Amino acid sequence: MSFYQALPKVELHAHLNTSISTTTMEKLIQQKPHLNIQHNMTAIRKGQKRTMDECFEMFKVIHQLTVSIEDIFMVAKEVIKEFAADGVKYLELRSTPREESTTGMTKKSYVEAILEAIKQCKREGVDIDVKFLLSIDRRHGPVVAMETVKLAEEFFASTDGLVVGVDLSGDPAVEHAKNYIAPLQAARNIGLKLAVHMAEIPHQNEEVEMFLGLPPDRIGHGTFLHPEVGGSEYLVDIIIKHQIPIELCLTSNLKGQTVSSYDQHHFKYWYNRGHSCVICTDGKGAFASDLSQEYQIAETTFNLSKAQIWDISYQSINHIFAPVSVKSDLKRLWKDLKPGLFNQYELQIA
Ligand SMILES: CNc1ncnc2c1ncn2[C@@H]1O[C@H](COP(=O)(O)O)[C@@H](O)[C@H]1O
Ligand SMILES: [Zn+2]
Repeated sequence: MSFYQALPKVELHAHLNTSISTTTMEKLIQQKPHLNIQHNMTAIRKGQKRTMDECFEMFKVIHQLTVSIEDIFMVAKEVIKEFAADGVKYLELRSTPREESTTGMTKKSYVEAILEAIKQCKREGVDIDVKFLLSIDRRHGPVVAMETVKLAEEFFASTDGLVVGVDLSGDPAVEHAKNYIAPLQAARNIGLKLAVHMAEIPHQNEEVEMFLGLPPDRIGHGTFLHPEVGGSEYLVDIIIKHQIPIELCLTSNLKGQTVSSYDQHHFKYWYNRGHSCVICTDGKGAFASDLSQEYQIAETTFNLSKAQIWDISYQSINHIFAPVSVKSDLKRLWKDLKPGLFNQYELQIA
């Protein structure tokens, strides 16, 4: 096991359907041979790249393979176990509730299947704490967004802390932020936390400013926020003033070509400003990575020390959506694990 796998980690930006591993994907492909889907249609392998449009086409292909509650339950369980095996101790999984007339899957049963997978992993003793965010897909418009918030509210009330928030995601090139402010505000009023994909593509300063007015509890990607890439000092100031953590997904951005190389990744900008950065995978299946690999890439690309890597992981605990008691438990766990880990890899404890 590498240092990065042994490092306890939290994963805060993982879409269920883009987190499906090669092994699980092969099972799904075999179960549905009539679809004639090849694995290279569901993942971007090492050295390959796609445009953002191609990424969203790829997600549609993946969705064809997960159409029943059995599929959803199975992929959720596998994804959770894989994160646990990679040393993730706390995971916030997110997914867009989907209905499917051919199988009778409803949005409600979709969410229930994921929550059941989370509970079953817990009963089986899988060493990971998992929470769930309902995703709003910005392709589907404000009416569906409000329905998703209502559904989130029901589960928020009935699941004793499993559902912690909502996410706004989907193709950033479609629809406009203004349509999603009201649903996001409604979610906030219920007590749900907000994770918002923002500035994933350039020239969206106006909608970014609107989102920041909420403000969200965490920002997804934030690739084009700072002045050097067409954002602005004004936007940066708001983010710093509100201390809004940013979920950074290095390989996803590289393979989706919104960032030209690892060393050009905006991790550098935000980290050097001392701003809260959380390293995440986005979709460990579709982008063919895992969280330990993302930490390793951050270390080598930005010349970080193992102590700095440890701190990024430890500080990420502050940005989880679960309550303070969960944060304290995780911090205690990290502190318990640190001496053994640093000893094993012959590192100095700062
Ligand atoms: C690459 N950057 C990204 N930007 C925006 N949204 C993304 C995304 N990657 C994934 N999604 C969102 O997550 C869905 C797939 O997982 P779920 O079916 O919800 O589990 C996609 O359809 C899209 O809405
Ligand atoms: Zn995402």
